[in-house]
Amino acid sequence: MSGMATVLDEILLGVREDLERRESAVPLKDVQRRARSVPAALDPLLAFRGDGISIIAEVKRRSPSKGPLADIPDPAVLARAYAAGGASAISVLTEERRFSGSLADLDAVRAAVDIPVLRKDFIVTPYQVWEARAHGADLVLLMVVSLEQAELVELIKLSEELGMTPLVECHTEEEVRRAVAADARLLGINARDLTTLEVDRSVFPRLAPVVPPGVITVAESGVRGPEDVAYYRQTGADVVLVGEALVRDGDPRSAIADFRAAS
Ligand SMILES: O=P(O)(O)OC[C@@H](O)[C@@H](O)c1c[nH]c2ccccc12
Repeated sequence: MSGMATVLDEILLGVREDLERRESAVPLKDVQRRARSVPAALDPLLAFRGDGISIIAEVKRRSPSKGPLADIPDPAVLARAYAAGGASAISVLTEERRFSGSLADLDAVRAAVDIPVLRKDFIVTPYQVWEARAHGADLVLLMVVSLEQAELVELIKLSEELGMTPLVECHTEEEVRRAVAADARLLGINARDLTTLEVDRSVFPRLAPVVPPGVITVAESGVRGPEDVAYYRQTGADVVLVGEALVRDGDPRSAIADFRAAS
């Protein structure tokens, strides 16, 4: 793969360009002022530790692997259906170019529900963590694959200082070790390899034994229905993060209820 730009490399180039544009439009100090004026972040860990599987339901319009998934004219309506179905938290894609997400979607979901909300993006700088808080996020995604260890440690620390819970995403055993070394308390294991976009559901059961007890695990990607939720639960997941299957379902509220009943 040396010399070959992966999908992830291309996404990150676009993310950095968009970030530069926002940073010159809205200086960090303005984002920080707004972050300090919004209500305190909610703690999702209590719900995630409860009996039974917890579901993080995602607002996702499109993806690089599948193209358009759903129109989602009003993310607030979808978010309310997720919450009514019993989701423990809602993930909102804010990456614009490949996922057609936005910070406006995050604002709409934040205003619509009172359960924790995750900013799902390719976060590589402190500015984006401040932005997440300024837009009311309670959790932020940090992907180990796109960060140096020192950056990972710094961004975890900043997220926690702002009262948020970082979801530290891994896809390999080496990444799990780095997440644990950086003191991640909520560790995501993504079935999708973001360099190739391939989904492999056996990644979760392979990596889960490397995660120390006490660290909460989130199985991410590739859930098609209740049987996949049950599979992740049986292999040790505390939480399952579901996007495509929910945004494509005509009745997301009962779909979530079915996912929770399956485990
Ligand atoms: O739509 P799915 O297969 O249910 O996957 C959801 C979620 O795991 C996926 O959107 C995701 C996991 N990690 C990411 C990092 C960036 C963007 C997206 C993601």
